[in-house]
Amino acid sequence: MTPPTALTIAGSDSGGGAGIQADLRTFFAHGVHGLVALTAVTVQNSLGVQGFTEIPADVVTAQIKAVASDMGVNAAKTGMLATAEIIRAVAKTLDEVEVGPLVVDPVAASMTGHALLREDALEAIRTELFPRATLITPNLDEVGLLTGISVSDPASQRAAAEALLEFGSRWVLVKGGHMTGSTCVDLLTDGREYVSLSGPRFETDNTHGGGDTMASAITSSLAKGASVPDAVAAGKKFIERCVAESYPLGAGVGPVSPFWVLPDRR
Ligand SMILES: Nc1ncnc2c1ncn2[C@@H]1O[C@H](COP(=O)(O)OP(=O)(O)OP(=O)(O)O)[C@@H](O)[C@H]1O
Ligand SMILES: Cc1ncc(CO)c(N)n1
Repeated sequence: MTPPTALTIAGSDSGGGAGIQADLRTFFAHGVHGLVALTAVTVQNSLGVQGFTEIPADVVTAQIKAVASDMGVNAAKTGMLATAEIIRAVAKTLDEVEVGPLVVDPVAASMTGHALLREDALEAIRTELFPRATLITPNLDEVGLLTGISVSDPASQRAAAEALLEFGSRWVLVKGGHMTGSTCVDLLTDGREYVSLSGPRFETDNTHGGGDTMASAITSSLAKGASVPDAVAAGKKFIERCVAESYPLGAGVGPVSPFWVLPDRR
């Protein structure tokens, strides 16, 4: 039987733990066929991002059109988009083809603080992509850059979510991975419904690719027809296991792992 399809519009991580590599292994773990529009090639390992080069915007557009016109896209997500030109091209293309629900992960920097967007491109994500998004999934650094709000507790997390909704997405998920405490609390809202997703914080430094894995897990469930609250709840459970089973690789930050879905890992 042909599985559902999900499209990732994102960059490559040579270290294999984030970017399209995280997306494809997450789609695979969900039994979803992954489609790719590559936006950039990063030179990256567990210690950080050494540099990147972007793909020409017309090639990004052509990749999206090629798969959408022939194979069909049940849901899509954006990750690293690199430049304002690529963001504008993606936004225009998404108006011309059918991709189902759209998850926009406003990736601005790697977890080691290296920029993955040129200059003011985050502003282009806000104005061009957020109004087209079913769901946006910023982490706390991105929330700060987008709203100026520094999230430190449930009240400021809610205020930030409400400020982000003003930018035009249907739903907002403010991820709490960067807060401190024994729990990791993410807040999902569409302005009417407020869902607080709380889980244990696992003691590990190996969280590379966590945001990408969370967003692509949500996209996988949306591709299968789940509602946004159900997809996010399933994504939260999925990423928890991936963080719990993350592994060291290289001298720096190791990746979260979806290998726990496999029946036999010897
Ligand atoms: N140590 C942890 N234990 C359990 N869950 C975690 C942990 N760190 C992050 N998470 C969860 O993982 C998901 C990703 O959150 P986070 O805020 O870290 O995203 P991110 O910063 O975009 O990820 P990345 O590390 O890829 O940049 C969230 O659901 C968050 O609650
Ligand atoms: C290519 C790429 N996309 C996203 C991230 C953020 O995790 C990263 N480190 N690298």
